[in-house]
Amino acid sequence: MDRGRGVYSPLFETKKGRGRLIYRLFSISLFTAISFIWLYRFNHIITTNYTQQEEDGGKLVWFGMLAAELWFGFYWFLTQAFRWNLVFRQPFKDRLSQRYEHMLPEVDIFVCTADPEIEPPMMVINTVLSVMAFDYPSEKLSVYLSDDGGSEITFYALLEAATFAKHWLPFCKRFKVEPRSPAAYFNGIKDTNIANELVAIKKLYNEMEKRIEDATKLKRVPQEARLKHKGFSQWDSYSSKRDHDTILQILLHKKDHDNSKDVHGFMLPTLVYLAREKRPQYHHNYKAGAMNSLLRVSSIISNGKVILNVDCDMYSNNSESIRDSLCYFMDEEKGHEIAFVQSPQAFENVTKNDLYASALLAIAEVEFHGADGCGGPLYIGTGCFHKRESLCGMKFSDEYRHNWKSEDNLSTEETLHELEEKSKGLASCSYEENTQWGKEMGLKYGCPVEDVITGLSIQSNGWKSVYYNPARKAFLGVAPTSLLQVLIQHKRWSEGDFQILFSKYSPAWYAFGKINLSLQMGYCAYCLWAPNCLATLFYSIIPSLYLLKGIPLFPKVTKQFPLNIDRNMLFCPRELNSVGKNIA
Ligand SMILES: O=c1ccn([C@@H]2O[C@H](COP(=O)(O)OP(=O)(O)O[C@H]3O[C@H](CO)[C@@H](O)[C@H](O)[C@H]3O)[C@@H](O)[C@H]2O)c(=O)[nH]1
Ligand SMILES: [Mn+2]
Repeated sequence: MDRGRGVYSPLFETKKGRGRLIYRLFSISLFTAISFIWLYRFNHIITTNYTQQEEDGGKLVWFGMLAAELWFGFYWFLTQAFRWNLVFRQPFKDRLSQRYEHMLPEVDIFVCTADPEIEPPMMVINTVLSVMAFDYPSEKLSVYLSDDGGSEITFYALLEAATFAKHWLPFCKRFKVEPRSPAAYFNGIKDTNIANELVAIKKLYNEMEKRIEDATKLKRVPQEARLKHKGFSQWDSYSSKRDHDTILQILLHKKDHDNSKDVHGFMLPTLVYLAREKRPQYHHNYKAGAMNSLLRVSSIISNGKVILNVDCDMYSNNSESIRDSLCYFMDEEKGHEIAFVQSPQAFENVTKNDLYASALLAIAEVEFHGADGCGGPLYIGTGCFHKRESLCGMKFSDEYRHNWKSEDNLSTEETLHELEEKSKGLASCSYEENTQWGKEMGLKYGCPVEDVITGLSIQSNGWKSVYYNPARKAFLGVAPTSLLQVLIQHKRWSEGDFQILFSKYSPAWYAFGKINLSLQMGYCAYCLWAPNCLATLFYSIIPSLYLLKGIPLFPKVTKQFPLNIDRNMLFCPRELNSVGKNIA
């Protein structure tokens, strides 16, 4: 196929952020101010004649202040990488449909869940239903639920969802429903002219909800359901969440066409339940382990060329997101170099005051656009579309061109049962022994933020990524709401990012020469988030204590210090975030 721009108009455009010049001037002025602070501190240390009494603590504290200010200045400098050059993307779905509607690729969707108590089965299946109902040819869509909790209740809920999907998907498509998570849709509905149909579908949903909630409360699957579906027998050999065989059930599949059609006789997406094998003597590697099992299992069931990964608490809020992301992947000129398309983590439960800044606004609305301008955003684990090849470890080469034509190398002879049995082997604990899985292939092991380190290694393999952040968010999730939850999450993220700095894939050295210097700097800023707390603690505690003792550590604004700048504002990254956001 001819890839020249002369032949095709692009499938997406990239625009530079407005107000760049103003931001850059602002940033330079800030740097000048920071330099003055350094100068003042140096000057004071060199020129002051300390008396013995002052030397006991006074000199030391000035050195401490200097160290903190040098650190803040350096850290601030790193953060500028993701503020300097913001870009905004716009896909053209109509062009995609015109050119490629008949050769759209297969897409595999991985939904991860791990604990039926923290992640209620009703929430999980709402996410599953929302992604099954994407505006995309159903025969090209496969949805996999990975259940690291190995819970019978979650399996039961998924069975119920498979039945409900037979009504829900045609309903969504007929009335162009948005969003397609039933719970979110029913919650947000106001006036409607489809009253009868709505009442009918809502009734089905409520009945299903009641059955699932009852089973969740009783922690027991109804006997009737158990007898009806052979899948439950797989729990016969189950000893605990940490010790069981692979449980795999293909619930909907074109090979089982009579059971896999909706109420109007159209084929539904493939739907698979997977609880990979767990044994106490094998490390399960958390979500990374689950994702790698999914990568292998899906490769023989559907082998989608594009993979979407969502956490179970993050439903699809826009039924066209697959098409959006394909505009990036399938663009004739630039598509071949793009490995993943990341959507922001947006949340539906943030309160107005957002006390703990759970909305991550500075990251989503500023920094990731800046990262995109440096070669691509980080992979943040959910709401991300990947090319299977790059996720599986393939290195980018300039000659590489993706063949989007479906070359179906999946076995057509096998029965569904044979396919299930074969797939189970791929999700066994021992499968990865002496292989590159978790190292060079798939998601990386050994890091609490498996997503960030995996994204970095993909970018170091030569690939680019894209950040797509439209006004209507592609996915909506649940943000932590209590202080404890926020602290746990931030501890994990900051620890994980810090670990990356010293890992094999450190952005400081491994990535050198492989990714843009500015992208490297941006990664380093995230990786240094944890140690930043030391300087912050020092800076926020010591000056106040010294003030109480009557010893000033800052110049008097009018006399010695030439600029009237609030120093706390200078060194407070959050303030900068909001300034940056306003300017962007
Ligand atoms: O052994 C495990 C542990 C977790 N999960 C799933 O992984 C996802 C993320 O875990 P969670 O505990 O919710 O972590 P968060 O801090 O909310 O997750 C963010 O941060 C993680 C690490 O950076 C990313 O993997 C996530 O995608 C991102 O949403 C959830 O769907 C879990 O069900 C598993 O499948 N298996
Ligand atoms: Mn989560």
